[in-house]
Amino acid sequence: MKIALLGYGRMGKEIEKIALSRGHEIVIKKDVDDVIDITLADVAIDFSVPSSAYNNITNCINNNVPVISGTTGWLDKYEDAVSLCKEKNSAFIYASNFSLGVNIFFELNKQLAKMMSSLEDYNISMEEIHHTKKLDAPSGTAITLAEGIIENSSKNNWELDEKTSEENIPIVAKRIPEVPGTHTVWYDSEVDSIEIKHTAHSRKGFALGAVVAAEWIVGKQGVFSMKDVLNIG
Ligand SMILES: NC(=O)C1=CN([C@@H]2O[C@H](COP(=O)(O)OP(=O)(O)OC[C@H]3O[C@@H](n4cnc5c(N)ncnc54)[C@H](OP(=O)(O)O)[C@@H]3O)[C@@H](O)[C@H]2O)C=CC1
Ligand SMILES: O=C(O)C1=N[C@H](C(=O)O)C[C@H](O)C1
Repeated sequence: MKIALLGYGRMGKEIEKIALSRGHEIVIKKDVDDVIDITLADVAIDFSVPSSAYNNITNCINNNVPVISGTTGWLDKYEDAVSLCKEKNSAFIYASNFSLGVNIFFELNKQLAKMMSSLEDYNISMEEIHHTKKLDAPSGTAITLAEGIIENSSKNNWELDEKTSEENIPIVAKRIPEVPGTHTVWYDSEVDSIEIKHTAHSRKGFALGAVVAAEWIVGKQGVFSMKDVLNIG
């Protein structure tokens, strides 16, 4: 497969290694807002910055090049990208986290939220820890986890740092050098605590998931998720 890397930073470089090891070719590496001929690629993988993700994605959709995006922090425009993809009969996947482990963790989190939803003695809270270069907070993964809880409980929203309402899920975002990504959900009562936690040991799992998604999407039309790719949940 001919792959365009839209964003050639930490993730772009990790994806390149995995893509080459699986026999793919990198035909475009884009790191700035310059003009590229995206039609040279069979598929594009966007791990860029929040301010450029939407333009990268819509350029692919408008040119019927299937696109995988892992960039976080741009989701106010997600529904616009979905509408455009449907209008153009193109193909698109966004995932806040491409690793197999986190996608299993997402399902576990929803099941646990369902089980805890009627137990009023437990208070829920979340924490995400990432490296100090991360631009957005809370992480996209933490937002997906919070959305999974909201769907399956009486919670209404999430909030960063301070808990101002019983109906909200507080998320603490910590930044520590070199941490690839750690997410924890706690349920605390006076007598005990339940904790589920995912710890990424490196970026390899994210990168492998993105390449697997790129291999899967070629030849398809529509808007998909990692649940479709991994056939879980
Ligand atoms: N979904 C997932 O599984 C994961 C998602 N992420 C997300 O992926 C994104 C990238 O992470 P990471 O690789 O660590 O970040 P980096 O900062 O290392 O890489 C981002 C790259 O995008 C480049 N860039 C800037 N403008 C553009 C543009 N217009 N078009 C294309 N590229 C551009 C930057 O260049 P320059 O430095 O010159 O500005 C930089 O090289 C983040 O949003 C992060 O949260 C990260 C890991 C996993
Ligand atoms: O910026 C990162 O590094 C990561 N970003 C994603 C997120 O915001 O959840 C995924 C992963 O946790 C690493």
